[in-house]
Amino acid sequence: MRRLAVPGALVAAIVLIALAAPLLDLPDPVRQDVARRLSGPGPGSPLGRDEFGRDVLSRLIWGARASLTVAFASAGIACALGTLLGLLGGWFRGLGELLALRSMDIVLCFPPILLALLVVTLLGPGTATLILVLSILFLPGFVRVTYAEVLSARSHDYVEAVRALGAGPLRILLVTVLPNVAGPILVQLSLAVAAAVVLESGLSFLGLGVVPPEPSWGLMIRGARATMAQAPLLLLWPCAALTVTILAMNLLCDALRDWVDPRTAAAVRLRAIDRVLPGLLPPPRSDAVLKVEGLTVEIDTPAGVIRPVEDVSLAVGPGETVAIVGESGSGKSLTAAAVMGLLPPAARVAAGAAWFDGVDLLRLHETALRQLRGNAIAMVFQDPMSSLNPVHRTGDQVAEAILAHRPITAAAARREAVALFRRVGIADPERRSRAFPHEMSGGMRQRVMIAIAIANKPRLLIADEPTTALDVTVQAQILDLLADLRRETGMAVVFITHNLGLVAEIADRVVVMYAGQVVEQGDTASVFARPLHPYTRALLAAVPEGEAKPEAIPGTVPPPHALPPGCRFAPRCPHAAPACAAGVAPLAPQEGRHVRCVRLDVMRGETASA
Ligand SMILES: Nc1ncnc2c1ncn2[C@@H]1O[C@H](COP(=O)(O)OP(=O)(O)OP(=O)(O)O)[C@@H](O)[C@H]1O
Repeated sequence: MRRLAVPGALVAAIVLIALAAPLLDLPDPVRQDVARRLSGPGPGSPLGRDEFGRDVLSRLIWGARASLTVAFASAGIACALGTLLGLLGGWFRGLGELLALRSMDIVLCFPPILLALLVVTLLGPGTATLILVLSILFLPGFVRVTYAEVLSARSHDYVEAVRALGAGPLRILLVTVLPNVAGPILVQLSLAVAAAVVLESGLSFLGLGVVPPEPSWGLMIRGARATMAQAPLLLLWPCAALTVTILAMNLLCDALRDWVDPRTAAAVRLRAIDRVLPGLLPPPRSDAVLKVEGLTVEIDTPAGVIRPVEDVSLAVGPGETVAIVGESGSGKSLTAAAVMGLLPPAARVAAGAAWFDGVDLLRLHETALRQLRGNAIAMVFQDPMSSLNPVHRTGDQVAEAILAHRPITAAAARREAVALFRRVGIADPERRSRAFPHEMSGGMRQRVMIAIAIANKPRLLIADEPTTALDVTVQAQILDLLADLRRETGMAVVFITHNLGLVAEIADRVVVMYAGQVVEQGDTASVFARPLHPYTRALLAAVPEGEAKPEAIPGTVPPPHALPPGCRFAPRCPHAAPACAAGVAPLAPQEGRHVRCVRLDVMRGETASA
C-alpha cells in the first residue's frame, strides 16, 4: 500500500489542479493580447505568453482538463470493454471468442490515422470524437491481453478448485480469474493512458482532435512549434506536463499491479533488499557450504495464504550429507525449491536467508542464480523420465549441461559426457550416450541425471527423493554411487527422502520436518540411537526391521491451511498433553542437537529409561 502513496498523490495532484482550474484566479486561457505576444515569463504571467498573447500557465492548467479527460476516458472505456470481452471470450470460448477476437482483428486492420480521419469526417472534430477514436484504437490491446491471461488462468488448479466448490461462472470470473489477470491489464492501462495523452497532442496537432481556441496540451505543442526559434520555452511547458503525467501514471499502474498481485510485490521487495543487504547484513561466519536460516515460504491459495514451510534452519558442511526427512506434505521439496529459486509461481519466500559462498541465494537475482544452478549447485529430481528431454539423446543432454557453463568445444563436451557415463556406472557408455531416454531403464536414466548433476563438479548437490521410483537393488547402487562421488569430489549433499531407512545409510546429519517445521535435527547416529521428538520416534518405529512389525503412524500430516493450534504433531502424538495445544515450542538446543517439543523433559526421561 505504501508503494501506492507517492504515485497516487502525484496523479491526484495533477487531476486536482486540472479540476480546480475554474476556482483558481487564472487569466482567461483564450483571451488574446497581441501586444504581448511571445513575451517571456514576467509579473502576471509566470510562464510567459504564446503567439496570440494568451497566458501560458492558464492554458497549461485548462489544457490539462481536455488532455486528461481524453486520456482517462478513452483508456478507461477501452479497459472496461476490452477486459469484459477478453474475459467472456477466454472463458466461454466458442462464439464469444470468435466475435471478440475477429472484431478486434478488423479494428487492427485500420491504420490509426485513417480510422481517426474516418470518424472525424463522420462526426466532426472535438473532444468526444477523440475519445471515441482512441477507445476504438485501444480496445484490441485490452481484449487480447485479457483473453491470453484468462486462457492461461483457466488451466490452473486454483480455478479448478473453485469450480469443484460449485461456484458459478460469473463469480469465478470476477472473484477468482479477474484478480489473477489484473496485473497485465493494469500495465496495459498505464500504456493506454500514456499513449492517449501523446495521441491527443498528435491528433490535435493535425487538426483532428480538440478544436481551437479551446486549450489542450496537443494544441499548445502545435502552436509552439511554429514559433520555436523565437520562444523555445513555449514548447517546454506542455512537453514537461506530458512527461510528468505519463511518468506518474506509469508509476501508479505499476504500484497498482504490485498491490493486486502480491507475487510481483514480493519479488520487487526481495530485489530491493538485495541491492541494500550486502552492506547491511553480512553473511554469517560459517564453514557451511549451505546455511539456511529461518526460511518461510508462503503460497496464495483460494483458501487464503498458507505457510507450508515455516522458520526452517539447517546447515550443510563441505563433504557432508544432510538428510531432510518427513512424510509427504512436510515441506521438504518446497524447502529445496526455495533454495534453488525454483518455487512454483504462486509461492514466495516470505522470510529467511540461504547462504552459499557468502551470498544469500534467496535474494540473488535470477541471472546470478542461473549461473550457480547446474554449476556450483546441482539438483537431482525424483522422476528422471520427466526431467530428461524425451527428444534429445542422453549424451547430448549431458554435453549441453557442460556447455551451458564452460567454454569448451561441442566435441570435447561430448567426450566428457561419455566419461561421465562411464563414471556413473553406465555400461557401454559410447553407445548408451547416443540413446534416447525412453531407450533406457529407470536406474540408467537416474544415472544420466546424476551425470548431468555432477558434470560441472558442484559444491552442493540437492537430491530430492532420487531413488523413490527405483527398485531396491538399483536404489542401493544409486546410493553407493552418490556416496562414492561425495568422497571423490568433497561435494556437500542435501538428500530429501521420506525413508528413514536410507538416512541411516548415507546421512551424517538428519533434519526431521513435520507440517512445514523442523521438529528435530542433529547427528544421524545420535538421533537414531536416542530420538527425542515423538515424531522422529514414530518415523523410526515405522521402518520395517527384522521380524518386528513396523508401527504405522495414525492419522495424516495436516494440510497447511488446517494446522492445529500449538504443536502440529499433537493430534497424532501418543505423548500429547494439554500444554501441547497451548503454544509452539521453540527449536531448542538439546544434547548436541535441536528439538521442538513442549514435553521434552518427559521424552528425555522416557528415552533414558528405555
Ligand atoms: N503450488 C502449490 N500450491 C499449494 N500448495 C502447495 C503447492 N506446492 C506444495 N504445496 C503444499 O505444501 C505442502 C508441502 O509440500 P512439499 O511438496 O514441500 O512436501 P514434501 O514434504 O516434499 O512432500 P512429498 O514427499 O510428497 O514431495 C503440501 O501440503 C503441499 O500440498
